[in-house]
Amino acid sequence: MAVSDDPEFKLGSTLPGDRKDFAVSIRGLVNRFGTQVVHDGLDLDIKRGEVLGIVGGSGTGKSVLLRTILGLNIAAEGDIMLLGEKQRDLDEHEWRRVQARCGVLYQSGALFSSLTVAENIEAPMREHSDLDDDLMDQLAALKIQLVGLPLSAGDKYPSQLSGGMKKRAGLARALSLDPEIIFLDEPTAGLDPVGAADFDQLILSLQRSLGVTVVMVTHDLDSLVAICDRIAVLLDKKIRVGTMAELMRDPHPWMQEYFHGPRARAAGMGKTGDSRQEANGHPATTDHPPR
Ligand SMILES: Nc1ncnc2c1ncn2[C@@H]1O[C@H](COP(=O)(O)OP(=O)(O)OP(=O)(O)O)[C@@H](O)[C@H]1O
Repeated sequence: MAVSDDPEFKLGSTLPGDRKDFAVSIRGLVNRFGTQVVHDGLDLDIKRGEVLGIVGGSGTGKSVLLRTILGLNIAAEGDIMLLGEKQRDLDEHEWRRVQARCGVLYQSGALFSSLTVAENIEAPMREHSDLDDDLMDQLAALKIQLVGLPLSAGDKYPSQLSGGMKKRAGLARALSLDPEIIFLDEPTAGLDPVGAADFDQLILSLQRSLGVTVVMVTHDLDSLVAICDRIAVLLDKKIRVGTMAELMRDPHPWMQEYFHGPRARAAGMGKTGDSRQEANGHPATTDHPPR
């Protein structure tokens, strides 16, 4: 019997273990705006050190989920644990300290236009630490190099940067406080195929060298194939999580269309599943076609 015919076939959204050990652990999340219910009893565990891609149709609540995890959107119901800390147990000040352990890269880069790149990177340091100016300058230079920008980019204003450079500068700012987890909202949107592939590799190499957890909302199937350990799919107001190979076996029509449709085949999904698994020691049987 094919796995997809198996009535027992299920994709877990939660994992066994102590919830405090996860980077993110969510139970029973409900988000609604007026009469519109966006999430309805959503559960999700994100392992420390993994790269998790979040996908789903337009309006399924990917951005709302990120905002809720970060405490920027207050859920109607549910229990959210971020880096082992329960949101509802903490006061505003304590929660801000948890937020400071997270880096966020917004789709547009969201840099302050009136500040140079170095000043943008230093802004979170000024807010959350009492480092002296020299040390902040040195740390900003380090982050600039870490994301593959030339040191000279530090003195430039966002308007003087290309789209790809802005993304890298935004990533450098997200790394400002040496976060344990980074949230990326559509990191490769607006980049050309080569720039997007380069950015994927940058994220992957940062994850490997820093051990940071990466949570990435994306519509980019190539990114999913190239760098994600697991994928979370927002569907029917809940979430299904698995490796690419597991999700490809999910019989739900949306999953079949998404993971077996023409765009998926173009991204090399149809043949196998998991190129990232190759990096984790499992054999991969796919090539990476150009975007
Ligand atoms: N502050 C808000 N007030 C009212 N409705 C909201 C608010 N924020 C989000 N929504 C609604 O919640 C739904 C989910 O929005 P969200 O931006 O999370 O979707 P998404 O999955 O990120 O979509 P896309 O892929 O198109 O960016 C949408 O219908 C949106 O209009």
